[in-house]
Order: sequence, then C-alpha cells, then structure tokens
Amino acid sequence: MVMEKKRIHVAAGVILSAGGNILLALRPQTAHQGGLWEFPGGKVETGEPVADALARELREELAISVTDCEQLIEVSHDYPDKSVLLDVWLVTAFTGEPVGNEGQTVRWVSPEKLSDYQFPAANVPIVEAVEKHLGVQAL
Ligand SMILES: Nc1nc2c([nH]c(=O)n2[C@H]2C[C@H](O)[C@@H](COP(=O)(O)OP(=O)(O)OP(=O)(O)O)O2)c(=O)[nH]1
Ligand SMILES: [Mg+2]
Repeated sequence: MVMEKKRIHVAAGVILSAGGNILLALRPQTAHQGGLWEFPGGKVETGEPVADALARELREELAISVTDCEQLIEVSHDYPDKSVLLDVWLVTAFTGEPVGNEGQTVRWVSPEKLSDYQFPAANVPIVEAVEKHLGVQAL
C-alpha cells in the first residue's frame, strides 16, 4: 500500500506596499527549499483559521500587523520530501514596517522584477497569479 505523506498547510502573504511593490524574503540555506525567495508565511496550526495563521506568521516573521487581505490562490505541490498546500493571500494593508524578525533577508521588489527571482517550484502558479492580478505584461 502506498501511503500518502501528510500535506502541510501553509499560509503565505503577497504583501503589497502603498507604492505597488511586493515583499520577498529569502529562505535560510538550511531550511526546506532553502536559498530560494518566498512569500512570507508559515504553517497553519491545527484548528487555526487560515487568515489568523497568516496574521500570526507575518507578525512573527516580519513584525507587521495585517489589516486587510484577500485570498489569491491555493496551490497543492508535491516535493520529493514534502507535500504542501499553499494558501496564498494578497495583503493589501498592514501596519508597521516589515523587518527580517528571524534574521532573514527581506526585499521590496517591483512586480515587473518578480520573474528575476528564484522561488520554490510550487510558486510558479503563484507568481503567474500575482502578475495577472497586477497587470504585469510579459516581455
Ligand atoms: N512561506 C512560504 N513557504 C513556501 C513558499 N513556497 C513553498 O514551497 N513553501 C514551502 C516551504 C516549506 O516547506 C513550507 C513553509 O514552511 P515554513 O518554513 O515557512 O514554515 P514556518 O514559517 O511555520 O516555519 P517553522 O516554524 O516550521 O520553521 O512551504 C512560499 O512562497 N512561502
Ligand atoms: Mg515561514
């Protein structure tokens, strides 16, 4: 019998600045999918509403408070070692100035430059959805 691995439920935020830029964070080298850029977020706890998990993770990782968000896309992806369900939200308003609260590098990136960054494989449809939502034209 083939056992399916437990799928890890993750809440992640595409955080938009007032000027229209997007916040990316660099995953630590030693982490799963380390050395690649991510939309900040983390694992949803058992019984926790996803929007609550998003707000908690962004508070922990970036020291910001989410004041407005909307669901963008859900992506299910199987890595060789892990299966994830990424629940991705557009964060359209927040308070505080984001910092790498856990020592991670963070960077504001213009939507047109998103495709210059290396993301985990699961992020391909996410980046497409962000570009479509923001009206980024393919070159
Ligand atoms: N946050 C985030 N995780 C992503 C993205 N793309 C992607 O494949 N992942 C994967 C990597 C991890 O296997 C998982 C997220 O786990 P995480 O390391 O952020 O979880 P966490 O913040 O709760 O961290 P920890 O407490 O377990 O250390 O989802 C993304 O854009 N953002
Ligand atoms: Mg995380």
